[in-house]
Amino acid sequence: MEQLIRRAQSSGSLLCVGLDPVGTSETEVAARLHGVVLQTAEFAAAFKPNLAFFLARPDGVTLLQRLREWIPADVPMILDGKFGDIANTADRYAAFAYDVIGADGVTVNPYMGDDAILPFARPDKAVFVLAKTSNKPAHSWQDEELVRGGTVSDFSADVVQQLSSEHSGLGLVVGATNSEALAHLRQRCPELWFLVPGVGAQGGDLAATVRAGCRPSDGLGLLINTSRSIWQAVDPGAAARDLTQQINALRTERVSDAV
Ligand SMILES: O=c1ccn([C@@H]2O[C@H](COP(=O)(O)O)[C@@H](O)[C@H]2O)c(=O)[nH]1
Repeated sequence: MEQLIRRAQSSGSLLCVGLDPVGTSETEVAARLHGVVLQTAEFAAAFKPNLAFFLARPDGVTLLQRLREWIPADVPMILDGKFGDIANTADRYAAFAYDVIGADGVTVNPYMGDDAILPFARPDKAVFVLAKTSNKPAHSWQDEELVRGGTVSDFSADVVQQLSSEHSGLGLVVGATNSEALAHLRQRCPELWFLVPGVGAQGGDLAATVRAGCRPSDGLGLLINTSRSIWQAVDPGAAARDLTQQINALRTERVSDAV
């Protein structure tokens, strides 16, 4: 998380460039992937490859390892695997993500409990735990009210908040498609970093996202991901630059409103 904060500050960006490579030819996909990294790196607070898009290719693991080499060392790479299994299996997923691929962070599905999360917690790694996801049907599970009070997504956020007093580097995944839920979780967890997918192809409102999720104290705390709208752009560098500028204008407003 410290690496992420340093990078967000040095790049002046909260943009997370999502990498969900599609295409039929392995050579062309690798070249496009490399090109997107080269063109967007200066605007990227982080990159987020989604594991599924690599596993679906014949040499996906090798491509992920090459990707880590293409991404500049000071830019964190978050492997979006939504891992979630019992502790000894989670430990193997962590070894894959960190030691085999060289990822600096991961996403984790907390459904199985704390032992699905904690094997990923290492002092120098970021772990983003699903709290409120961006997909439309998410509400039918995550908005369920619990007997103890609060919703399932509140529970996930509370557990992560509690665990973060003992384990560094924990954050939440909160979608950009429901800015009320984002504002609610920001109030509940004022300091945690949120990885926020859903801007772009999924229609999340960028301005509402920054207003709801950015920490007013320092203008940080959010990593705003977009994948298809950069991958499919004619000029990925220009798309990343434009988004970064829009995010920065909005977060400046957010911080000055709070003063
Ligand atoms: O709640 C979530 C969690 C993860 N994702 C992932 O983020 C990207 C979004 O891609 P777009 O093309 O910008 O829609 C993708 O890898 C998802 O699996 C998410 O969308 N929502």
